[in-house]
Amino acid sequence: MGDYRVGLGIDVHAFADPVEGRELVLGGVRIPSERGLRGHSDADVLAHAVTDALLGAAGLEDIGHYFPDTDERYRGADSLQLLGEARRIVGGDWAVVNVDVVVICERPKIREYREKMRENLAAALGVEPSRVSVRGTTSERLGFTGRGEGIAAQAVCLLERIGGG
Ligand SMILES: Nc1ccn([C@@H]2O[C@H](COP(=O)(O)O)[C@@H](O)[C@H]2O)c(=O)n1
Ligand SMILES: C[C@@]1(CO)OP(=O)(O)OP(=O)(O)OC[C@H]1O
Repeated sequence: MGDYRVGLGIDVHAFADPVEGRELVLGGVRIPSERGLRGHSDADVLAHAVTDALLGAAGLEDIGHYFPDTDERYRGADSLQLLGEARRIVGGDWAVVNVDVVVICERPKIREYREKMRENLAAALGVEPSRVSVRGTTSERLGFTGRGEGIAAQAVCLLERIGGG
């Protein structure tokens, strides 16, 4: 049997006040919205969850270890680029089998953007889009996502060892 490892990534970002003028970026897609998410980077909560799932599957440190929010290099950073960098850190001994990510928010409706998000994430990971799945769900107006205070994302990533070991 092959050597397979699964990783889980969870992230949450609060919505910024509209006056802060933040863009809403999810899965590398700039989504028209009155409010963006607050963060040191571009606050792409979806990309962050995928990055932590990838790093977790490889048994590495978490996203904040490699890209600290105290480092000015990551102010406003493109989180898809950070995902690509995380993929390089994981290295060529591991192949990405698949990624599945769920975004929890009332708005925006993820299904309108999911194909482009899949393409963006797949390109950063160096895999075909068919290996990446993106979905949205509401929390039925319950909790902080339901009140529109922020967006949460949960991702899983499966890796297969193809070298080293
Ligand atoms: N942010 C979201 C939320 C939901 N969707 C789509 O709507 C369907 C129903 O959502 P429920 O939370 O009411 O079950 C869901 O399956 C998605 O197709 C979405 O795209 N983005
Ligand atoms: C990528 C980073 C870089 O500052 O993004 P942030 O916007 O700070 O987002 P968070 O999910 O709180 O932590 C991850 C950070 O490493």
